[in-house]
Amino acid sequence: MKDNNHVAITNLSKTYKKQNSDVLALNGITLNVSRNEFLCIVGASGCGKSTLLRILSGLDKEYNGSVSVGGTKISGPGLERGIVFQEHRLLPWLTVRDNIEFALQTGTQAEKANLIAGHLKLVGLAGFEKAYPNQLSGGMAQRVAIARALVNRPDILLLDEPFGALDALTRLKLQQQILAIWEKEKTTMIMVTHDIEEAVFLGDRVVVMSERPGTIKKEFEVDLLRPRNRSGVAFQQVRKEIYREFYADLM
Ligand SMILES: Nc1ncnc2c1ncn2[C@@H]1O[C@H](COP(=O)(O)OP(=O)(O)OP(=O)(O)O)[C@@H](O)[C@H]1O
Repeated sequence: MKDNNHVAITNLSKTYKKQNSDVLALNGITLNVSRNEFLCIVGASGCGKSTLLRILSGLDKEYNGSVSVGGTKISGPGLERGIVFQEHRLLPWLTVRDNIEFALQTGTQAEKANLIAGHLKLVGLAGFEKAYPNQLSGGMAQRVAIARALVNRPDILLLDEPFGALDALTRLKLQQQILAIWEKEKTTMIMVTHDIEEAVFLGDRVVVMSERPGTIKKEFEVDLLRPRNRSGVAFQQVRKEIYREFYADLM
């Protein structure tokens, strides 16, 4: 059965309290995400995208409105939600294996070893267990971060500009890889990106946020079969529509 409200955000607002003035970062966000959906969120710098992901991850609990997963209000970080940031955030003094094990919450040593090996294979890094983060390229380190975020088998993967710091070619490769993982694991994906083409390539739906205070400006269904052809007419048409919406305030 399709679960249209796997993630349900209703009238979410967030104000950062500052000494002299408060910053209204999000205002009246209402958004539902279906189970297994790949949702992309685009918006100008400072519009509150990371704030929204932090609230979904449970790292930020100070907000107004309601945010729930599977009908349960989010009250803090949970194993059913994994998160990947723009920087890999691996611990430099631990090997790849130990970085992933550090995140693993349950299991015997043998089960953990199996899970770690399985997830490294999933991200195409089988055999790199003993490497240290400084022996990996940026793309490889980010793949370890993805493996680490998936190792507790979350229902939802939150991705905060995960490919933003990578070169163009690595970025294209990791886009293919995250799609393959999504198709295999059926994880609900919520990805923030600055890159409209990336959003159209990956998303079932692309949400455009307004400038601060962040609101949902417009949603676009991306009704294109995968694998998507970036230079195809239909792809370019969707990209242009989103681009127009994205830059409407600036033109
Ligand atoms: N801890 C904080 N204290 C005060 N203000 C904050 C804090 N974190 C974020 N903000 C402000 O809230 C707004 C939204 O920030 P946020 O990082 O969520 O935006 P963003 O859309 O992710 O930006 P970017 O695309 O540049 O990463 C910004 O104006 C930012 O300055």
